[in-house]
Amino acid sequence: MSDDTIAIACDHGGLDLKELLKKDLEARGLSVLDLGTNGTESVDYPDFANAMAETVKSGKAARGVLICGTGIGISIAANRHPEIRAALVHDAFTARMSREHNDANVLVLGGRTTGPGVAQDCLATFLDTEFEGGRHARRVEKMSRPV
Ligand SMILES: O=C(CO)[C@H](O)[C@H](O)COP(=O)(O)O
Repeated sequence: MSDDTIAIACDHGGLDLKELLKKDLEARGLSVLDLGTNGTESVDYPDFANAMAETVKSGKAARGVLICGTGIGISIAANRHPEIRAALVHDAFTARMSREHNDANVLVLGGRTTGPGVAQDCLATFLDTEFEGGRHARRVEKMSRPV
């Protein structure tokens, strides 16, 4: 598992934001695994959420970023995989909480709902914030159990 590798994927509603955030990731010296989509044609967000889940499960990347129009569908799809804790965030506060309290391993953003500057803040906060553990570890462990 490489902490220096981060996967990123989107549907057509998140393409512009993906390209912007890729540059931020590369500027940090991270190795970026781009799982698509790479064009403006209409695609189905569950396909990209599933590709992200497989990438994280296989250890090719420890963390990921997913983007669709609102972030809602792609987070629902990603969270069907027990290994994924995908957090749809809207600002730096929710991005920070997603790491400190939820140990999120996938950041989710809406390309049609979150502006580029706020999205860049969310990404930076997600990358720079550690999981707090403690009482939160107990809750994360409960979320990992089969239902
Ligand atoms: O946000 C999304 C899912 O939550 C999708 O990006 C959105 O539903 C795509 O819509 P359209 O096919 O009309 O571009």
